[in-house]
Amino acid sequence: MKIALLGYGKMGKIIEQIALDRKHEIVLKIDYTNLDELTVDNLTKADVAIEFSTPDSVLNNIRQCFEAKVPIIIGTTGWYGQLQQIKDECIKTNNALLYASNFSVGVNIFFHMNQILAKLMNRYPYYEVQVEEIHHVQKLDSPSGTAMTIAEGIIDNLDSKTEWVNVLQENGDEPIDAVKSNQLLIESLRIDSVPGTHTVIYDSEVDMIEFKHTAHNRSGFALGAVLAAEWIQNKKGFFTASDMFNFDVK
Ligand SMILES: NC(=O)C1=CN([C@@H]2O[C@H](COP(=O)(O)OP(=O)(O)OC[C@H]3O[C@@H](n4cnc5c(N)ncnc54)[C@H](O)[C@@H]3O)[C@@H](O)[C@H]2O)C=CC1
Ligand SMILES: O=C(O)C1=N[C@H](C(=O)O)C[C@H](O)C1
Repeated sequence: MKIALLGYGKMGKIIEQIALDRKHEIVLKIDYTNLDELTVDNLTKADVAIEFSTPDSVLNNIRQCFEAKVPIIIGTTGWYGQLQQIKDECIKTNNALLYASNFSVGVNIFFHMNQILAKLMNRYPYYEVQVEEIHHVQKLDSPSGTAMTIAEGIIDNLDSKTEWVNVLQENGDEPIDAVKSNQLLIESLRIDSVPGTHTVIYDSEVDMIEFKHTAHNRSGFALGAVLAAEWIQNKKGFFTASDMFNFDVK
């Protein structure tokens, strides 16, 4: 497969290595130094584009891929307010797009279990739930896309929560004002070079349940993105990671 890498930072470089190991070819690499090379002509040389750039760049990059009719895999977070608009454009133009807030197998298993746990916790209303995410200090967006997906999984399944609110404690400073009982708190911390840690906490007066995923490095995210690029070949439509992973245990 011929791959265009849109974004060649921490993730782009690991994706390149994994793609080469899996016998793919990198035909285009874009970062902030060569944006003039991101043209429809250059994109059409690729079978697929893998996009890990910045929240400010991603929408333009998606539209360039739509114009070039190149399937696109999106790892970039911080743009989900535009998701419905991009979905409509993807379908209208008969393109192929797969996005995921987190491409690692472990986190996608976590997403699945998080929904089951939230449904179960309806029976035990004396537990208060919150989500905590920890990432490296270079991260541009908060809350993390992964934390948003976790929060949506809880809100969809736990009757007491209808919306999430976010607090970013960059320096471990003061927490938060009052959180309403229908609101799910997502606490974001930025510490050193942490690749990504997410915890769902159910706390009561007598005990605490902590459900946690810790990324040891970025390789799991990168492998998932390459698997998605392989998966989307010959498909049209708007997809997310759950279309690719199958966690049906029956
Ligand atoms: N979905 C997932 O599994 C994961 C998602 N991410 C997300 O991926 C994104 C990138 O993460 P990192 O690689 O850690 O960031 P990074 O800051 O190391 O790399 C970003 C890259 O984008 C480039 N860039 C800037 N403007 C661009 C443009 N207009 N077009 C193309 N490239 C451009 C920069 O030069 C840089 O090479 C972030 O939004 C992050 O949250 C990160 C890890 C996993
Ligand atoms: O910026 C990161 O590094 C990561 N971003 C994604 C997110 O926002 O959830 C995925 C992963 O946690 C790493």
